[in-house]
Amino acid sequence: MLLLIEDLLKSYPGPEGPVPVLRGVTLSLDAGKTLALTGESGSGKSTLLHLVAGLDVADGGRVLLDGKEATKLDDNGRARLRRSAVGIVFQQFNLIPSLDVAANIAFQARLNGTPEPQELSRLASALGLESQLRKYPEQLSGGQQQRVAIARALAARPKLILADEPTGNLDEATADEVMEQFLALVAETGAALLMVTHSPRLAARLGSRAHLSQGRLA
Ligand SMILES: Nc1ncnc2c1ncn2[C@@H]1O[C@H](COP(=O)(O)OP(=O)(O)OP(=O)(O)O)[C@@H](O)[C@H]1O
Repeated sequence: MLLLIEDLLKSYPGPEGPVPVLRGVTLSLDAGKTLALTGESGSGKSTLLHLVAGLDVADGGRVLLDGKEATKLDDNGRARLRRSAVGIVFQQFNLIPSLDVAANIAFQARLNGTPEPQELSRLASALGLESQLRKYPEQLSGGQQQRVAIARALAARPKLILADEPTGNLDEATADEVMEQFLALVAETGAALLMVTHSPRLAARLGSRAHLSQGRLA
């Protein structure tokens, strides 16, 4: 098992005390499998992804990722685990403005070691980015920026990709095209995928589906 989440609890502070968002979430994902996470706006989907990524800390429960208990690690340990095992593709592309496209794509892979040049150019070409490599993020369209974010996540060869409405900021035609490329590349690399989506049509394309409601999964 690549990812095991057990009885995860998370509250946020509210004016009248803590407001529970996750009330005991349990979930597992095997290596190479894909899972769609659905749920109403505000149900806690992004919160769950952030906890899995180790970007935030749960109030209780466990996250086991790639054999390591992420919930027992300190900030540095979680950052190391995230860097080595997780690729993140969120709605905000989070590219580094001072780096060109080629350097953005290589960024996470470089933190983990030496990125393979063939792998970088294969990804750039699969995503139609060959002619954009010397441009800077601000010179790209939204769709192109999201393709760079996808290439960056995949270039580090993560075992798990976390995607939060990855095409949510794009127009419908571009979103469809980028999603096709994204899913094809995920399948090709054999990474597992946990993807938040509002779209039942997209959710149906993934291997399984979990629905977050009232702080629990169904
Ligand atoms: N940092 C925070 N501080 C306080 N409350 C927060 C914080 N982050 C999220 N929340 C609250 O927690 C709940 C879950 O938010 P979250 O973003 O996880 O939901 P979501 O299911 O991803 O929503 P959406 O589909 O609209 O993106 C919401 O009520 C939100 O207002």
